[in-house]
Amino acid sequence: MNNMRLTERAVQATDTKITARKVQVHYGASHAIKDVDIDILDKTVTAFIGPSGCGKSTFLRCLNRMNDTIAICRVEGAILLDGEDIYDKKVDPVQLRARVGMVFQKPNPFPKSIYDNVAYGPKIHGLVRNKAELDEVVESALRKAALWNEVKDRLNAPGTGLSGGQQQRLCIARAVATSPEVLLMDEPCSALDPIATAQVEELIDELRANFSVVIVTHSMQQAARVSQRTAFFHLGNLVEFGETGQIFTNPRDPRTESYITGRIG
Ligand SMILES: Nc1ncnc2c1ncn2[C@@H]1O[C@H](COP(=O)(O)OP(=O)(O)OP(=O)(O)O)[C@@H](O)[C@H]1O
Repeated sequence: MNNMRLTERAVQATDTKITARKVQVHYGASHAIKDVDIDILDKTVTAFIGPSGCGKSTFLRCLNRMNDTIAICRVEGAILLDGEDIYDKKVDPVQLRARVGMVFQKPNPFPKSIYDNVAYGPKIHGLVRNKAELDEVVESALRKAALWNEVKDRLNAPGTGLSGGQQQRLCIARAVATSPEVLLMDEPCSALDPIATAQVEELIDELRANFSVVIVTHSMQQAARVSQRTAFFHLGNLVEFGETGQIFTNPRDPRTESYITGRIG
């Protein structure tokens, strides 16, 4: 009995949000992800780094089944969210994506008002009962995305009329409006200038209080600034995964060292 309690405590203490085991991804005959095992922690920013084409985005998209939309893509292995298999037949991918939200490289607001961009998810998922509740959810999401003060007086203006950095924060607000548990970000700053990048990076650090965040980035400086854990991918393999400080100062694998010192990639 005591042993069982200890085991339960140990599992909680690690606070794993997503567990992936033996994940393989093929695009037709091409093997893009090879036997990847990883534990993604809650309330932590995990960065995926590695040279172009190593499979970072492909693996990220496995975590909310975005690869389902690519006909030639085949995902094998196990991916568990809070211990439940996200590829189980019972799981509705649309519901899953409300729990595991995604922010893309290029800001992609809907051609709708700022308010409607954020209100869309809570409405279609039936998360609110009336307009007052919807107003609250929209305000809270825009506050979490550090955008409220800049847009509160023009909520009915089109989202596409905002600056690039504001549009990306609007997309982050849209993703957090469904109260996800995990936020996946695929190079969220690559279309932004340095000031907007700094704002989004600061925001990512704040989001960590409430969410598990996974970010794909080409910038090692960005990974070092925003993440607590870093995964280095190379040719479809997860070569090394650990504390960000350790990966950047004391990598264990020569391939990681070559990448961070600029010799590959
Ligand atoms: N839709 C697709 N159809 C076929 N092959 C694909 C598709 N998407 C990715 N691939 C292939 O899978 C491999 C991994 O690509 P992926 O985009 O995941 O890498 P990445 O590390 O995110 O690259 P980058 O840093 O350049 O964005 C590459 O060989 C790529 O050509």
